[in-house]
Amino acid sequence: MIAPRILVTGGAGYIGSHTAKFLRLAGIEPVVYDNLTTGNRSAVRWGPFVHGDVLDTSRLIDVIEQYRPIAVIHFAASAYVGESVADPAKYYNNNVRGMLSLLDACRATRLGKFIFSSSCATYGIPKVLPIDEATPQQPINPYGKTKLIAEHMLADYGAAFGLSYVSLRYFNACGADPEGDLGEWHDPETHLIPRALMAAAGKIPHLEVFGDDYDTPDGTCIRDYVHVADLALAHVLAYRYLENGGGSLALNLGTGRGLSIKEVLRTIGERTGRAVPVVFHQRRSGDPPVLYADASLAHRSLGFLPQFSDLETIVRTAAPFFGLEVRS
Ligand SMILES: O=c1ccn([C@@H]2O[C@H](COP(=O)(O)OP(=O)(O)O[C@H]3OC[C@@H](O)[C@H](O)[C@H]3O)[C@@H](O)[C@H]2O)c(=O)[nH]1
Repeated sequence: MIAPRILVTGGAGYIGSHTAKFLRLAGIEPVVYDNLTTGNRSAVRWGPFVHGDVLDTSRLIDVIEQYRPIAVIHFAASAYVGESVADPAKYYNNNVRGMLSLLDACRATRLGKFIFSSSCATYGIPKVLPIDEATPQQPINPYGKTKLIAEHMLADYGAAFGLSYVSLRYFNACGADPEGDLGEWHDPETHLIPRALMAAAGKIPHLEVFGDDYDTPDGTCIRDYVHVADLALAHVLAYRYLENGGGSLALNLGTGRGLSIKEVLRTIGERTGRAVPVVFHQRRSGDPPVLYADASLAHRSLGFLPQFSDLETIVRTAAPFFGLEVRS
């Protein structure tokens, strides 16, 4: 029997490649469609690869007609908050026009199931914590705005053309494949945990900590760090949910637990035996002080329950990619 296929745009990227592996493990063939501007060809190992851009609607239509996927998972996007402030055109182009192009391709080919990579950045600075899906979405940077616009586009196309969808709002993705097949490769790398590991490994002189004067218990920002393998599995669960006739939804994917930067650095130091060299800097503009999810809706509707998102597992799986050994 031929395995069912899912089109995975951006499947050569960090969360996309992990998801492709989990799809394969679930008996689904991921057809990766990626322009390789930020993705890695070597991360495409679980199904066919098509080199293409999401802005190219006719090519998307050809690929969908060729492979006949039963659903699409859309990761392909630009995802640096700071860059989105400096170069909003890139974000409106890739994330909004890209979404429009893909939705038009789905409409033309009657591809009716869609899973979308959204972000906690769509919430901005929440007034109430934890953040549930009813929290007002008031993004404070162009990246978050483009993800929110794309969510609206998906909802409107869904209502008009009978497309069912799940928008997944990730909190802070981190960690690496528990079997060591895939890591986190961003260039440039801006995220806290990989940069802290780079500093611990001596690959950069130190980690800059952006602000220790926040109104939090230790003065540093608090985030909800969720392991990429837990996110990857959530996409498989989201597909199963749609396959079983589930209605369109937007869901938070986090752990419900907030960790401060200092807590993260302490665990990295303990696990690797190398203290992270740190220089305290002023706050980074646009950083909300505290973000953590109420992910109970994802638990109720998909059965989402993080298994890898404790900080020890995050560090243990990510550290080897930076040449660090981890104490058991
Ligand atoms: O070098 C660094 C990097 C980050 N940080 C801090 O660590 C915390 C986490 O920052 P990260 O850059 O890893 O992640 P962010 O919380 O900014 O956003 C992340 O999560 C939401 C996603 O949608 C975004 O794409 C992703 O960037 C912030 O408080 C940030 O200021 C540092 O102190 N130093």
